[in-house]
Amino acid sequence: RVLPGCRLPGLRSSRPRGPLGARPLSQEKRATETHFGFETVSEEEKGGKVYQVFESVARKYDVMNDMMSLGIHRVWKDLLLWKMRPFPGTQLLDVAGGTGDIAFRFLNYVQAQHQRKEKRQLRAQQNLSWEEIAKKYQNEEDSLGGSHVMVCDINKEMLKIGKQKARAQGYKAGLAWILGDAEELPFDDDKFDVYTIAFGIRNVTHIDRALQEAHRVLKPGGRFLCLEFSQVNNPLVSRLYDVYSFQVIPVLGEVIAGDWKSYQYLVESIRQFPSQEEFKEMIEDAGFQKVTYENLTSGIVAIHSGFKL
Ligand SMILES: COc1cc(O)cc(C/C=C(\C)CC/C=C(\C)CC/C=C(\C)CC/C=C(\C)CC/C=C(\C)CC/C=C(\C)CC/C=C(\C)CC/C=C(\C)CC/C=C(\C)CCC=C(C)C)c1O
Ligand SMILES: C[S@@+](CC[C@H](N)C(=O)[O-])C[C@H]1O[C@@H](n2cnc3c(N)ncnc32)[C@H](O)[C@@H]1O
Repeated sequence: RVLPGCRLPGLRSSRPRGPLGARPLSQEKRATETHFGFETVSEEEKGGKVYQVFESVARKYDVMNDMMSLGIHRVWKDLLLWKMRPFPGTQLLDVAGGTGDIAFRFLNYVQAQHQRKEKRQLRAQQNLSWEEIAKKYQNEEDSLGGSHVMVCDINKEMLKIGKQKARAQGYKAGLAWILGDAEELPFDDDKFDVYTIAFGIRNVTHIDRALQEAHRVLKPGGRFLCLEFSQVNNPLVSRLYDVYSFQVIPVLGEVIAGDWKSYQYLVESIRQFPSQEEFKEMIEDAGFQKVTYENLTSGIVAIHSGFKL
């Protein structure tokens, strides 16, 4: 097993130890190293560097995603929601939720679902007055059937843009924004029905701690869902993908966001992330059961799912 959050070659817990079982000093020191893209940094440094990346890209984040992916990221996020199939009253925690894409999709989904249910009920009770019908549609909280989403992110700038988007697009009820670290969530145990993390876990220093926290805050029976870049399983797509990632993405980052480095970090961090099978094992190690994954777009991204049973 690889050390928490660390995939550097040679940094395994089974490494040879010095006399009396203690690790030689140089190894102890190296054991706190991790990666930031292709760069080797100390674990203490990584969080700050990741913070700077998202502070820097926050304003251009949404436009960059549409440009870089030609809108495909929207389809991947929709698929995450369709996989979740939230029920009326679902309490969702969206960690590393950034500018709110998953939260807004969740609210749209539960609202549409609730409206369909209301319509069915109204058809069944045709003798309701117009006032009674209007009342049913007036209460915003009611229109979500009790569902609620909390967006939790470590970055103030990303949350700021998310809140602005929510105001502009009219999302208010059933939505809260919380500043917090995936590795140390500011929530009690057994609180949520679903935990999502989309394009977030790759940036976390200790992935195993984040997974343990996900397990802790979910109710028994709750579901973990992760949308993340993964390993491409088609050699031709893989070649094109590499060219596009390394030759095009940083250029787009520079031209659109004036930020080559952050977009170089993006493509490098994708290469450092565990494969579908390795990540599945990590999720199981955190205590989740019935862990599965589904590849999207030839494995460019994957959705992992697990249950706290
Ligand atoms: C700082 O950290 C971050 C910043 C962010 O803004 C976002 C994130 C997190 C990410 C998201 C929220 C998701 C949205 C962002 C992305 C998808 C960007 C990352 C992109 C890649 C890693 C590359 C792969 C991209 C895609 C599969 C999306 C679709 C793109 C295309 C089909 C490319 C089309 C482009 C052109 C035709 C322009 C010309 C390109 C060339 C001359 C280079 C040669 C390339 C090709 C011939 C095509 C490339 C082909 C592929 C990529 C394979 C596609 C295969 C299939 C669709 C089957 C964050 O952490
Ligand atoms: C690529 S964005 C994803 C945003 C959103 N989930 C989406 O799909 O568009 C990654 C997010 O992870 C957040 N993040 C990075 N490390 C984190 C941590 N330790 N705890 C919480 N959020 C973190 C960043 O601030 C950023 O907003």
